Amino acid sequence: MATYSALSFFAGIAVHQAIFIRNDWHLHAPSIVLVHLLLPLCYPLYQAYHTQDVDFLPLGLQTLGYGSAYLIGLLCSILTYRLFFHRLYKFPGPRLAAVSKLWHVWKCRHSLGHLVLEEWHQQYGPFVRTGPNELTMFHPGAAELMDNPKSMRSDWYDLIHPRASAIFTRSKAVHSVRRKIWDRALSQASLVEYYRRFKHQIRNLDVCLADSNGAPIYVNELMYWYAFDNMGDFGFGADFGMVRDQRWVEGALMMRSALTLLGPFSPAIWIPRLGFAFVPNLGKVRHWFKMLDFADACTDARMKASYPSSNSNHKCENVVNHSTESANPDVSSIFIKEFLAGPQDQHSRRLLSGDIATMVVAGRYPRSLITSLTSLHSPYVRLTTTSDTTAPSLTILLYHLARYPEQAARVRKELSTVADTADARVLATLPELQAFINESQRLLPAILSFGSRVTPPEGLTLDGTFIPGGVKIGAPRYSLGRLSDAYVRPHEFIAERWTTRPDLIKDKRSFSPFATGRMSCVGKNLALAQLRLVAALVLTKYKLSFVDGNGELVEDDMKDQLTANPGKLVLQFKPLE
Ligand code: HEM
Repeated sequence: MATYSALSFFAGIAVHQAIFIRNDWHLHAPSIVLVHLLLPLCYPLYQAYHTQDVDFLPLGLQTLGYGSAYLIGLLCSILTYRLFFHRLYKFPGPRLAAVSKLWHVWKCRHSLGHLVLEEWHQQYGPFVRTGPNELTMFHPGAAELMDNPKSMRSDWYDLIHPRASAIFTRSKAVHSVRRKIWDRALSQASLVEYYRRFKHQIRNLDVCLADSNGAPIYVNELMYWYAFDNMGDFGFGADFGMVRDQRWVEGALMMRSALTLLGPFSPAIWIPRLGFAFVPNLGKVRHWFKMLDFADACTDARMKASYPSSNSNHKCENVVNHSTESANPDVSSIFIKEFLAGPQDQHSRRLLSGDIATMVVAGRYPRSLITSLTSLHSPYVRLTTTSDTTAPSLTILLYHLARYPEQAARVRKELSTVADTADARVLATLPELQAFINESQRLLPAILSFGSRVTPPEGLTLDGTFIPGGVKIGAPRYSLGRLSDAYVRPHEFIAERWTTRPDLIKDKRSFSPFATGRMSCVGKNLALAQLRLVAALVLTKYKLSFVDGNGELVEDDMKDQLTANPGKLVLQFKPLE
């Protein structure tokens, strides 16, 4: 018995040293769990087969003993390696975080990941070991290092594997091909057309604000509707009129619920993957899959609308009605054309679905698609990613406009010189407006902490600190926006730092709301256009005021759930004299 226990213990060490210490294992998490649950059964089964009159109780206890010895060996080896021999062992950070990502997950249980990281920054300095093989950088040059062409995407981007999209792939080749399609879909010529459509959407918002007659408006909600409508327009060539009808849809709420999973679990992506594999029908995991179903059906619906004879996998005839078809190009039509021109195999289909889903979630769902989808029980699942980035950015911007009226007045003055404040191209040339948006994104970015890369094998150096190769790195925008090494009076909202007071910015590299380089945000121009249009409308026509206090809840209740989910904002929009 003792010999077998010792053998089991050493087997645990051997498995760690020979297998788990190498490579990434997140994609195999479900199989690893299964093997570890099933393998111990082999021993009692073997004994039962070879022995007559087996007494199962002692045999079971014996098996449990060997299994425990194996696990103790495995854990001892993991602990010793991570604490004393890992290439990051000299970096400061919480000891428990160095031992396991579970500590980080636990700390993020209230979806306040951005504050957890900021607390660690204050405690441990600019380079913090936030995981066994993870370093989080709080340094003005960190964003640039992340976007270094040598850095690779981390395991996080396998979240939806085997499905993929421009953002959800670690393969440079796949990314490059998908990125080219995105670039085509959002070319300068297409942007002119999308900006023309934005004029229509901003008119709807104006009507909605005017109709409120100065009554309190739940801004978070309205901005989600507005972002939906815009996405419906440039994404699907459809007018879904959510602002006009002032109505939520079930699918959108489902998505919000599904994304909350990522608040606590984003630091350890193998946990959601275990959930997807073992408990797909449980609570929010089920919502996650419904969200994926929706993304698939969106793809099919759009395809069916433009190409009725296409061979679509889903029953989607009713998802898009004829009124949603458009003669004008839209983002999804470019992706669908690309798909139909190719082999139309499972791989291409997964890519199509992944990229359209990215776009849908970036701007939220079109209503008519969602309402139809609630009755659509597709057996397929796909993944949606990026996020609802535009809507929270709009809410945060309105919060800042109401909170800092003197600085907003400067933008208003600048806007008074503009003939057409619904022309996104003209708005893009206004420095005061851009400065206000920059300052808003600096202090409360839509992506608070998400984004990670892996250093190349030769490692990388930042300001004299060498980061070894093969290490996962992160640079949370929430903290980078508040670095005293990068900004003077970093916690104050001072829009002039982007215009007349450049001395208030010590290091511009710290500001990167859309990232830079080959993996930067492809929707940046569209997103900025929406922010500028809303600010211009509100400032030229309305006086903003809080109903209670100063809107502190926006920041105090903000959640970090892949994207920022701001706390409740209620404002009154009274027509200017
Ligand atoms: C204020 C709104 C937005 C913000 C702050 C934002 C920010 C970002 C950031 C930081 C990334 C890089 C993520 C990474 O590190 O992996 C990114 C990627 C991406 N974004 Fe956005 N985004 C916004 C709106 C949009 C919109 C409206 C769209 C779609 C039209 C979009 C589509 C994408 C895509 C496809 C990628 C992946 C690009 C690639 O991998 O080549 N984004 N975004």
